Amino acid sequence: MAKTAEKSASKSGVTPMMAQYLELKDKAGDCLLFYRMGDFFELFFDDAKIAAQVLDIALTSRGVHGGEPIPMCGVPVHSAESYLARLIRAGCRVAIAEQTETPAEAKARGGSKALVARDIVRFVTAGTLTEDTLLEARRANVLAALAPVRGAIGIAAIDISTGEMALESVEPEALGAALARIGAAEIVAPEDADPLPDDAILRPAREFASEKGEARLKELHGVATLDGFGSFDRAALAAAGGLIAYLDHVGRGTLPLLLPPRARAAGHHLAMDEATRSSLEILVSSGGTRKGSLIDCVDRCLTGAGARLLAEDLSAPLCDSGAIRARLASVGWLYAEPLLREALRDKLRALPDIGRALGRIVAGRGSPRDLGQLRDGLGLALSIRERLMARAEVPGLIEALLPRLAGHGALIELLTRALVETPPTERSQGGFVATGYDAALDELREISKNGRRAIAALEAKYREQTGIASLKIKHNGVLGYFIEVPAGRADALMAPDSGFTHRQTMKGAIRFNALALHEEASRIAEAGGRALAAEEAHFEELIAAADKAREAIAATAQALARIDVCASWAERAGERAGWVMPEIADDTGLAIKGGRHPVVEAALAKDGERFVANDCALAEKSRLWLIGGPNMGGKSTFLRQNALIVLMAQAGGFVPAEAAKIGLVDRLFSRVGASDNLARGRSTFMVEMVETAAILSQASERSFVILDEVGRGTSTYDGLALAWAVAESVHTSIRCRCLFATHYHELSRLAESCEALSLHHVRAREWKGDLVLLHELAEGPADRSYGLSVARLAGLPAPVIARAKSVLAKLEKGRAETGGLAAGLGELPLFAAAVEAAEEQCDTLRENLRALDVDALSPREALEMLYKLKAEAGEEPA
Ligand SMILES: Nc1ncnc2c1ncn2[C@@H]1O[C@H](COP(=O)(O)OP(=O)(O)OP(=O)(O)O)[C@@H](O)[C@H]1O
Repeated sequence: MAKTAEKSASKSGVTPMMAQYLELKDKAGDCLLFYRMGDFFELFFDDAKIAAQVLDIALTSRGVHGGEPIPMCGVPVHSAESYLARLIRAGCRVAIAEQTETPAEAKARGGSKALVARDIVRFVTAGTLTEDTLLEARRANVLAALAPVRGAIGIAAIDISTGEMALESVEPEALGAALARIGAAEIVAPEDADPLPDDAILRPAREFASEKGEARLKELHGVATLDGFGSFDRAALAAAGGLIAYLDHVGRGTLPLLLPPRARAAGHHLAMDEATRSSLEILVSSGGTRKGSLIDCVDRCLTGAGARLLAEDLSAPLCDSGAIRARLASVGWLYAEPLLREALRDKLRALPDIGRALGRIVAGRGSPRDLGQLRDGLGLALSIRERLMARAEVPGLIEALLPRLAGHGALIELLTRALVETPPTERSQGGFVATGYDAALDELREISKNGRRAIAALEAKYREQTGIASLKIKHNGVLGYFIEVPAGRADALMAPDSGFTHRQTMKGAIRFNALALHEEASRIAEAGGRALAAEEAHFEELIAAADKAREAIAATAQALARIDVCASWAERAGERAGWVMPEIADDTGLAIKGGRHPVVEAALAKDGERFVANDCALAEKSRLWLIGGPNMGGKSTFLRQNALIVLMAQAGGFVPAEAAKIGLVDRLFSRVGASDNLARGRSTFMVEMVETAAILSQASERSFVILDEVGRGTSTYDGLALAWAVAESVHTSIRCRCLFATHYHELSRLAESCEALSLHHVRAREWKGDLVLLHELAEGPADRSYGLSVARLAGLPAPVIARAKSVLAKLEKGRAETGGLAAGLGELPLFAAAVEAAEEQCDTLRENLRALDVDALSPREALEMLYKLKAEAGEEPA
């Protein structure tokens, strides 16, 4: 690198350093280039401008290029991580160019003016982080690769901090929902991909080849076939190929930890689209933070890995009743055994994040501290296992995890012997290998210790010899050991035969050396150097030992996370009475007694208020509930709480209800509240309709749909008409379970024609002119609207309310006279009847056409027949 830069520099007239920089910048592409110069990473040109702005650091300039000063800024190497974290969070990617030789090596290679060789050693991107300081402990950090192959889109997703990798392939329409579930920090895709998510990083298409992907996976895991891991189609393998190629690129050939891939099959998980996820505020609240979300309310995990697994469970609840029941049985067991739970949680509390420590170790960025974490974590796993094994009966799921908690005896023993109790993160200073592990190392340390003692003795001797009481022997990185005396007392030492040699004159102090000190210092330095080398060699051995057990360690980490999640659900349920284990059924019912919204309930409890529990009972014969009632009455809350209860139950958790029996749901849809998506150029109404269209086209009989005020984003007539047709379609064509909140009283007439639709309302009362919202669900249609009362409650000025009242009186008079908005809807055939009528008409047309003998018709007869058919189809002849 240095040589080519020097050559090209001499040709183009730029300095060799700048030529080297430009060459590296070219390799870095659109990543910011961190260019190592001594103790700093420097950034130049536009990179400097971006970094200075994001990091709020000074932008200066250095030298000129093309006649212009070169903008520059820099960050100290020792604190680079915190700057990197901020840049990554701001959406930047960074290429790190390190010095790949020492200045001495450069000098030996190319003379005194030779430029130190540099190369990009790593790319730091949002999806490829492993450092503790750059990651959030409780959130997975996922990198995803997409590969469209023959009508399907392969998705490979990996959390490289733990090496967990999953492959799947989806229909193009389901891509958005899958990406919303995965929540990747970074997505890579082939440059010719279509469709392409915004912000995807484009890579050469050839990297996304399924054969290559398959071959790499086989090679990485040393297997002849991938069948043992699951079945993967071409698209999924192509995505895996693209993912691994990208990891090769960003790691510059050093691959991070990659565990055997899991196959994620469609249909195994409760499907939810992006709109449903965000409206249910599962992992992030509407404010964009974790606070106020479902996970924030239920997460009692004590480890980062547990919290990450819980997030995964909530993002992808199960559809397999056996697997759900297995999780529930474990939660139920820990719920019923508070003492055991507390004992386990005590251990979990102390558990380090061994999955991530392993990730760093395998990625070549491990530290002595990471090894210490493995030692402690694997030791705790063993003691958790012992605690569980002491029980006569352990639920199946946990029992199956037990073997994974053991099997590390030799590694724990090795790490325990080899490491000090609290090993440092920095290994270059040594001091992490325990005394007694290596006799030769102990001896070297002894030499250093004796040497330091000898130096202390020398100091006393020199004081006595010179009569200078303030004489000191000091040490620094440049001079090593030296003798320091105040300037005013230095004369005697300056004499040629004093036995001291002058080294440095400081303000107020003079520094000297002496033969005995020099000899002692050399002995210390040599022993120190050899000790460091010995520690380094031990470090490499220990890292290799851990690396060898990578899959078993990862399995232990995952087992501990599952135990943490089960204990977390049990703990959460134990905090407040009224959480139960849901019953999972195979029918299409939904029976929730005394259900509550966990987040709203917790928020109300903080203010000392009580949440009003409500029942929900959907079944084949009553599968659509139409819910009316005043604004602020609790309709949306009721809708969401039932969706959340389904989601929590299928994730394997307890639910906030007195009892819950849940017929497995295959897809959950929530259209709650309207919001503009101006960024995508969609108005409130458009968003509402797009989401409703998705529900109507994707929901099945096993789905659960909550619809909140469909149609409110447009004119009253259009809105009512759409709401009417949507409700009918859900009831008659889709036949799924549905809660439908609406302000249109007119919709209650649907009950006359839809046998499985029932009417409900949230209760309110007016008391002494004030509206009292009871938040209580009752049967039957809402008796009236309370819009004006709510408006008054909200503080709308009295004259405006009064005026609204008189307008309302007029409108209601008109309604009474004309039969209202829904007048005439009585004659409207049912949704299915309307479709059938249209189909019937088509059939008579088809019959007539079939009966026609075209060859026997004269041109005139043919023309007449055409007119006739057209008239039959409902259009007048022209
Ligand atoms: N069951 C309940 N118990 C106690 N308070 C509740 C309950 N349900 C809702 N609330 C309170 O009422 C507020 C309004 O509820 P929600 O948004 O569900 O009403 P809404 O009927 O959907 O209103 P709108 O028709 O205006 O959308 C909530 O923020 C909550 O504070």
